[in-house]
Amino acid sequence: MSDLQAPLRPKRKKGLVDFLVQFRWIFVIFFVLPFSTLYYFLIYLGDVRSEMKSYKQRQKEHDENVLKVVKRLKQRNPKKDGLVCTARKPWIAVGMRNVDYKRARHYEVDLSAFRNILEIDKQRMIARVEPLVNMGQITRVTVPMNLSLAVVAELDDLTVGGLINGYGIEGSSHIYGLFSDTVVAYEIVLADGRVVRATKDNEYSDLFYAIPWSQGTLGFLVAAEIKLIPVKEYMRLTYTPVVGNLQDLAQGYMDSFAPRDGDQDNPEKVPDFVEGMVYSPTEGVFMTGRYASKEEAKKKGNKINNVGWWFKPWFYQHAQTALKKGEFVEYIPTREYYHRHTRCLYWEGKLILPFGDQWWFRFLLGWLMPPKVSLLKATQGESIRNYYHEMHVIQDMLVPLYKVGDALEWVHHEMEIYPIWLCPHRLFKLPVKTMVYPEPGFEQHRRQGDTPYAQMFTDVGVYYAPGPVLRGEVFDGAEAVRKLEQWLIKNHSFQPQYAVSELNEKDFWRMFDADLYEHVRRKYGAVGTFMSVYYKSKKGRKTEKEVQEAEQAHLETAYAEAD
Ligand SMILES: NC(=O)C1=CN([C@@H]2O[C@H](COP(=O)(O)OP(=O)(O)OC[C@H]3O[C@@H](n4cnc5c(N)ncnc54)[C@H](OP(=O)(O)O)[C@@H]3O)[C@@H](O)[C@H]2O)C=CC1
Ligand SMILES: C=C(/C=C/[C@@H](C)[C@H]1CC[C@H]2C3=CC=C4C[C@@H](O)CC[C@]4(C)[C@H]3CC[C@]12C)C(C)C
Repeated sequence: MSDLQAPLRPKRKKGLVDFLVQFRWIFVIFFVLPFSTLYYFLIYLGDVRSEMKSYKQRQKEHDENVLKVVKRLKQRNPKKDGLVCTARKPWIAVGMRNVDYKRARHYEVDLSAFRNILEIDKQRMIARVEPLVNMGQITRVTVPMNLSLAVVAELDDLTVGGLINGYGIEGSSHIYGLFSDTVVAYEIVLADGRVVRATKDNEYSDLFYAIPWSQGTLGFLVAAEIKLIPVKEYMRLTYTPVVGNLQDLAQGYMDSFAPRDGDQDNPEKVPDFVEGMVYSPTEGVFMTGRYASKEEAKKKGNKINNVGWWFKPWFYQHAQTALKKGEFVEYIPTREYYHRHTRCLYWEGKLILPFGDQWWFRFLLGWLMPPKVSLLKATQGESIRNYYHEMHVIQDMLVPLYKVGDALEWVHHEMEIYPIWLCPHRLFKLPVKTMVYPEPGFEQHRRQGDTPYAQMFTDVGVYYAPGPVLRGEVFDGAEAVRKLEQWLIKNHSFQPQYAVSELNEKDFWRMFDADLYEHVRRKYGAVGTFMSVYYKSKKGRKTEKEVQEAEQAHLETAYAEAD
């Protein structure tokens, strides 16, 4: 892109909702934060209760709960009841979309009891967990054992079920891929009530490969076996500042974890963790982490930083100091490192609580942070929700690594949002073409980060108020997302479905590959029972006519299949 200048835009008149957003902190401090703390505490007690049960007891309850799911599915009358989804309330889910399908006719199946860790198998290095186990809960159990899921998403509240049926990513994804790539087996309840265990090489391997990104539209996940890795007590983190234009920053980022000689599987050359933060069109800080023992961390001269303590500076601001003081290294306790973005919701916390990063607030009330996303969603009302769709961007662009520079330039031109989060992840070449897949023939180019078996991608995370909005200028959020989606389609890139999407059905299936998904939906009887993934991702309140059409379309397909 040659012209990096962002377009000039006219000024916008502020309305009531601008003030609601600006002064939301009052409500957040007096209501959301105290209730969030209480809510977190109750969840914590639930986790403790779960951990007090023997594994045998948890398995017994699991079997009983699976039977309840089967029974509920069998009770459904397809002629009268709506299409099936989980009973999880729209406001509880972490994602940004409005979950409109749960606000229209649907048939709910309650999975809320599935919140136990069923087994930590140190021999097989597998954690068998139920879908509502969340990231905070699992790291609390595994990290003290010097074990961890291979990919731990940063926000405590993200659930195994959501990360598998949607997508999940973390700074270790340049080695292990997306969250679902670390799963070795799924236990699924199919539309007809059969309970199957799908692995990559058993008779249900097609189902196994189709589950990620399917949004719970093939069956209900009731347990997953997930790969564990050995970890140490600390993360030795190096913060490297880079200055230059956006293409220079992209190159600096690539060089931080992808050796130019292509030796991508060499642990000497490739760090355990990577993350990049682009703070402006000319400044970025790239962080690389390696696990370190407590003996190493506590050696004289080493700096230990407990970033998880409530009074500590917010992580993204702390990282930014590398731009002033130059490269530095410190040791962070592993679990605190995993959840480093939880306390300030990346940098979204700054807009919700503008002084939340000040030292006096952190010391006095920092322990109440973060506001629970679900309580923010439950109390935001329609106007603030729409404001976030129209005047704010929360999107991820999953782009091939070599296109990161172009993506950064595009975001600058269209949205001017900073900071931008960069997190690499592999897309593996699988025996079948899944909904997201590497570029055909990528192996021939031998680009930085690629291996013969996986193409390196990057999540370009674009979350914040765009420059024009901060300057009080006109901005059309829906149009910006529409353009972003077209850019993604043109550049073999993907948009996670937790975000608000403007895609029409045709474009949705230009972005994602439909073949395996459609095949598996028909083969396992999901058509006519579960909603389709596009119906779930589609933005906007569903009219009765649309709901009827969706139900009818499914029924017609199902009957045609049966005939
Ligand atoms: N670091 C990261 O990786 C981050 C990821 N995210 C995204 O946030 C999203 C929200 O997470 P979360 O609140 O945990 O999940 P959600 O409750 O939003 O679930 C996401 C989707 O998965 C489906 N699903 C969840 N559990 C099951 C199950 N047991 N069986 C079948 N389908 C299921 C849901 O179906 P239904 O609609 O029927 O409930 C929904 O379509 C994730 O999808 C993730 O991609 C967000 C922030 C960070
Ligand atoms: C995808 C990633 C991280 C994303 C987070 C930054 C966002 C995920 C969900 C977002 C939010 C949900 C609902 C909200 C309610 C609103 O009233 C305010 C905003 C927000 C709290 C919003 C903030 C950003 C998220 C937490 C990974 C891959 C980095």
